[in-house]
Amino acid sequence: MKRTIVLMMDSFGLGATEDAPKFGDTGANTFGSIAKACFEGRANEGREGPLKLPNLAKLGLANAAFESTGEWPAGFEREQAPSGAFGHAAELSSGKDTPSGHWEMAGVPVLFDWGYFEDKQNSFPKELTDRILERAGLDGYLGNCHSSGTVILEKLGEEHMKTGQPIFYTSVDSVFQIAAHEETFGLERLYELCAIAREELADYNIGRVIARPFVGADAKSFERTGNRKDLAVEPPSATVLDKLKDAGGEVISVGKIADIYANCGITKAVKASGLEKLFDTTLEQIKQAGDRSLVFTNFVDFDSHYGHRRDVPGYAKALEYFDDRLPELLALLGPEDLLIITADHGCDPTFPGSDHTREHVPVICTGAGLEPGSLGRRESFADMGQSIAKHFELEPMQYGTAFI
Ligand SMILES: O=P(O)(O)O[C@H]1O[C@H](CO)[C@@H](O)[C@H]1O
Ligand SMILES: [Mn+2]
Ligand SMILES: [Mn+2]
Repeated sequence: MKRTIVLMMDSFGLGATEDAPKFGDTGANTFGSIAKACFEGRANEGREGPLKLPNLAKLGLANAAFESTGEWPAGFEREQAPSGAFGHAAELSSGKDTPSGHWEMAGVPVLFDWGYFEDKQNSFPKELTDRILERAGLDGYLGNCHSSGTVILEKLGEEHMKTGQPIFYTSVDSVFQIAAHEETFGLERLYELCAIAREELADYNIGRVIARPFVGADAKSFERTGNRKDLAVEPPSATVLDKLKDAGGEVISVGKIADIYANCGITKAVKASGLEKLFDTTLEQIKQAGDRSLVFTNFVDFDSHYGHRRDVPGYAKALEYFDDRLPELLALLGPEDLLIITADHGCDPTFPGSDHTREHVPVICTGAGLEPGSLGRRESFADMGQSIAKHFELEPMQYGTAFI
């Protein structure tokens, strides 16, 4: 029985890429910065001491980080007998966003430039927002700026509840985000508004419209819910998910994978929210998955709860939780199964601002007869897609070099 399991640790970068200066991300290092803060006793809320990731380290995570940056993450040393094949991958895609990272990993780098709303204030063209408001029957909106999604709720959430006007905001990513209260505005109404925005953005080349529902009574208690929904455009060509589906295989999405690929190449989508539920659901799906199936999970919390929030102890604790549960997953793998643990971009929680960081991503693999040891630097995340294609004996992808 041949299966592939992909664990996408959203935003878990392994250090700045060569082209990071172009993105203003010189020196960013998600893993390294978290390890350093933990080692120096600066991440002791809800956890303590140096970062402990014994299972990922055994697979070769720290070795891969060393190859990426030339430095050992604080508190980690060389794993002399790694059990996994490990490497680090640079990104070919023009952006450092979630769809680009995911699609490239699946063999389709984004070589065109996305549209962006570059102005930090008055970010959206009036003709665009006018059309959205008119079609949605709304008399106005709030925001119209770059912001962190939690900061903007503190600033504008109460006014939103009073006026009924949705909050439109963006970031350095190619996104149009709409925050609205689940109860006072309504979740379905928010989804409908996002669908309208998705249509109206057709000519703007924007990667995603994101619904950002929240609950709570006031600025102090607002919380975003698991009902976030990403409306992505379709990948520019067939990913390895499409190829596997077309060849009769199963592609099982856990969490927001289906959204990120705009449902292309997905045969089953299982929703789950929170690290624990995402992990539980992944294990359940692996237990049920048959021959020629891909179980693909996005662990979004690393990014949305900790990376963007610049929450170092939170990120460290989440990593330790993930690591702690890995043996349960490893125990479910058969001899022909391939496990890939990777990320889609960085989001160094010690870096200025609240945006993603251009970094190498880990390529940590085991199974499918892979020899333990270094896979070195990979020129593209697409090497993973190419390897998955080879594993399932599909037609080769246009991009990427297989490592199996
Ligand atoms: O700050 P929040 O709302 O989490 O938004 C972040 O999440 C979006 C999608 O990853 C990015 O564009 C970034 O703005
Ligand atoms: Mn992401
Ligand atoms: Mn993000």
